[in-house]
Amino acid sequence: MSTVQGRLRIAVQKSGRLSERSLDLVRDAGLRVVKGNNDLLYRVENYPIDLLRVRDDDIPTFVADGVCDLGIVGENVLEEGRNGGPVAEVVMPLGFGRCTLKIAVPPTLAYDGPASLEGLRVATSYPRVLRRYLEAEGVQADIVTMRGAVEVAPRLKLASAICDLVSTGATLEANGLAAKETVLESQAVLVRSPVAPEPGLQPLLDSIIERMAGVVSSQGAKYVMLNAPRSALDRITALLPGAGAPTVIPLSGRDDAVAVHAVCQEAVFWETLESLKGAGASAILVLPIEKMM
Ligand SMILES: Nc1ncnc2c1ncn2[C@@H]1O[C@H](COP(=O)(O)OP(=O)(O)OP(=O)(O)O)[C@@H](O)[C@H]1O
Ligand SMILES: O=P(O)(O)OC[C@H]1O[C@H](OP(=O)(O)OP(=O)(O)O)[C@H](O)[C@@H]1O
Ligand SMILES: [Mg+2]
Repeated sequence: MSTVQGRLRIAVQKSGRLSERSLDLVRDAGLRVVKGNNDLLYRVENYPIDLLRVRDDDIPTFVADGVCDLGIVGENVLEEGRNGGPVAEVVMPLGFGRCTLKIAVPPTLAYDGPASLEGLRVATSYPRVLRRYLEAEGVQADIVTMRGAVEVAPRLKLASAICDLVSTGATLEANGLAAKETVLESQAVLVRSPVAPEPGLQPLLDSIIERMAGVVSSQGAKYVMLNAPRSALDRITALLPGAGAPTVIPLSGRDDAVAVHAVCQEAVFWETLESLKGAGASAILVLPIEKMM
């Protein structure tokens, strides 16, 4: 019952920090998304797939229950959704939506580790994750659940400390709070349902997952081509960031030099090119990779 009328469903955030990147991933995996009149459901025109556009908080349940076969959601939301029931299984991290759930305190609180929170009130939108963290630290504190604007809680004397998402730290700074503990590192993940799709749709599901894995692993990857003196080949190969064994090709009419082609999994910076040049490389080309499998 994971699909209705023989279609796969992918749950994505309707509107928020993950929406655009989630749609990009779906499109990069070759799914042509058509926005119809129905705001809740986008159709994919070239495969029997629908995108269900919902609040991110609902995605773990939809996927765990088999209402959707796949979902894209932050690990923070997935962890908060754990309630002992069926769980959406993490397929892979997606490399975007990175943030950290942190405990932060105002300067008026003398803080010396999690034990300082004993007996205090801590405001958060992630009560379950925080509860587990405090339990693991052996700290008893009152948790005040807030849907948003958690950072104002200390100023309003609603709580002595907060536990909220941080990425740049600008919001904490604007509210005069200092981050103290990391409760959870998070990024967007692809999740799949423990409920199997209709038998006929399993190959499509597998192929979408494989394509998405290809999209994620090609992100930031570059194809580097250069010419190298044979004598400097080892040194130059060692300078290529995140490259496996490169392809070495003879250059016609030149015994002393070869062409080197390599897929670099890590960012190729100008500094890397300068080092390569310094080691004797020439005609260096860095090309984007569109697809990888
Ligand atoms: N400051 C941030 N930087 C980077 N990623 C973030 C940041 N804040 C949140 N995220 C990630 O993006 C996800 C979605 O954030 P958003 O603020 O859009 O959620 P929301 O307001 O709960 O949306 P919804 O209306 O879908 O419930 C978060 O659950 C988290 O994984
Ligand atoms: O460290 P920063 O870069 O400042 O980001 C942190 C802020 O981002 C998130 O809120 P968001 O902006 O998504 O608003 P919301 O709380 O209304 O969801 C989070 O709840 C913090 O308030
Ligand atoms: Mg939400």
